[in-house]
Amino acid sequence: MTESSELQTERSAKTRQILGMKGADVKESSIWKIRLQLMKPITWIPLMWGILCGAASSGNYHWALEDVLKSAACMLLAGPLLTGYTQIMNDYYDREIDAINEPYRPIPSGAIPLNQVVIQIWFLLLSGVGLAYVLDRWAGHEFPTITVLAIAGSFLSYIYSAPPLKLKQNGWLGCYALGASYIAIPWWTGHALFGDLNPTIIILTLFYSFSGLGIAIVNDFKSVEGDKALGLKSLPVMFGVTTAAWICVAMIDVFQAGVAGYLMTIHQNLMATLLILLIIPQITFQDMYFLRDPIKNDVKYQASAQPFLVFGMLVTALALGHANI
Ligand SMILES: C/C(=C\COP(=O)(O)OP(=O)(O)O)CCC[C@H](C)CCC[C@H](C)CCCC(C)C
Repeated sequence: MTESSELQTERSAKTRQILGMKGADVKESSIWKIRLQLMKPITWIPLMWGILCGAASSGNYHWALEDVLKSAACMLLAGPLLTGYTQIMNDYYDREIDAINEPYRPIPSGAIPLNQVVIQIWFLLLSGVGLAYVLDRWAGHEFPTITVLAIAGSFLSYIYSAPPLKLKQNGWLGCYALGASYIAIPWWTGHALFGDLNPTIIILTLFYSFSGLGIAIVNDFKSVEGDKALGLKSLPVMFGVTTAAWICVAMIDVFQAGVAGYLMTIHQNLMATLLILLIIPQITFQDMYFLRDPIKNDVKYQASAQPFLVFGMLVTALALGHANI
């Protein structure tokens, strides 16, 4: 390896560490960088996007300083605080499995003492619930909707990762919990911050979350052998790789198409058409990459198709806001 490519590899490993991605630098000794790595910043983005969608669907978001500050505070809640809490807690409860499968992670490698991890979990959780309460007061809520969502979301992430329930062990439940956490819960939070969270928004986003379930299944193909050995009932383990890949794409496409159908019923035909146009490239990438070899092409598929799914969420949110739902 030349000196410049060595330097490049080292830089990329450092960036991966800051973002909490695979292939991170393991030599780093700064406790703050390790704390950030444990919070996996790369995973904050979808939840922060969900807040934006909720704000848009409320139909009540204005480009004024106060609304910008409110939404930024809410993104801080959904991303660094509560997703950060979720990720570090997940690594805490997975430390024994990770010691076998991914021993270079900060907890199994001993880069951070366990008591420091526990302190960080509590700090993030309590700061998150505290900020949720501040947001409720700021929004003038009589009922503390955002605080309740923050507590319920934190509880969901606890039962997702921790025994005895450990929802992640069950393919359907674990993937739906992930789908709803990435689509419905942050959407409700953003919507509640600027408007009234109503049953239509709740049901529609829970329906949309089935597409998120499909996205969550994509991540299970890389670990079929390990999951089988550990008794984890992921969909590829239960149905085999090919059938699970078809279930996965069917969930992603059918539920987005269902949302487009709903937009038509509320006369948002332009936005419904836009949403359908955004599903077409996803189907194309499913055919080009994912269905041909889900194990090899999972990451390539996610990187190519995800942007179309997330823009579809925003299109839907804008349509709902416009229709005053
Ligand atoms: C830890 C999570 C996914 C990773 O799981 P896994 O163990 O399969 O993968 P790796 O170990 O290989 O990384 C995410 C779990 C999400 C959870 C079900 C719920 C999240 C709740 C939100 C953070 C709540 C936000 C509420 C807010 C917007 C008021």
